[in-house]
Amino acid sequence: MTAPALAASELAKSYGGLRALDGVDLVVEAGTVHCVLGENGAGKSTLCHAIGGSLTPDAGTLRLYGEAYAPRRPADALAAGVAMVHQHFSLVATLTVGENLRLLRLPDLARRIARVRDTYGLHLELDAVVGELPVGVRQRVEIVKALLREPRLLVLDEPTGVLGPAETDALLATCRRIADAGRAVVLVTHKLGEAVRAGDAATVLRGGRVAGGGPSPSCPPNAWCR
Ligand SMILES: Nc1ncnc2c1ncn2[C@@H]1O[C@H](COP(=O)(O)OP(=O)(O)OP(=O)(O)O)[C@@H](O)[C@H]1O
Repeated sequence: MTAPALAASELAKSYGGLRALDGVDLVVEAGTVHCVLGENGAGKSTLCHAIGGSLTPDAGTLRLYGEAYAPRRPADALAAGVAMVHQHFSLVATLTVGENLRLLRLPDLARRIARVRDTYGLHLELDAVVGELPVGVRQRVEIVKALLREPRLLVLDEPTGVLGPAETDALLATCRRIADAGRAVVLVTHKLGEAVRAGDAATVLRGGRVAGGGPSPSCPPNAWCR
């Protein structure tokens, strides 16, 4: 049996007396879109930060493709093949798209950009100034930026929060293509409909705990909640 792309076990993180994550288990299979669902404050972003190395959990373990994975910094996650797209944009607004991508200092950048475009249908205007782009296009640049590193696991923290319906459809289709290319996608959302449309599986968080989940969001949503 192949090891899952990501397996979190008993993850815990408190801020003072508040348990943002309280014993969270999560299994994300390679080649799938796994939705993490929950209302505001459920712990979704905290979980993303733990996966991405921008916070260290108080307890619990992570495994990546079967190997122990304990990122202490975002650079550790990147080195292990985990890319994050957080809610807040990381691009420099005054620079062009191309200049932003060059800041990554990746070898063979032009070839990587062409591969991401051809594989996922993500076209970019490299000469456009980021600050002048609509938010949906900026989001696309963020996703391309993450994909240029050819990650094994891509985590998207509420990427559709800033998008309209057409842009959301495009983003969900992109997630599908990424999964079909054999990578794993964690898609955080608080919209059940998105999870039903886009997810191969879902985990529902409530108050820092897993409140439900299942392998197939096409089953009745209530089946996710135990
Ligand atoms: N740095 C922090 N310091 C103190 N409390 C925090 C911190 N970050 C998050 N929290 C609290 O932890 C809980 C979980 O927050 P988190 O951001 O992980 O939830 P979320 O599900 O991502 O919510 P949202 O959809 O609003 O982003 C919330 O009660 C939040 O107020």
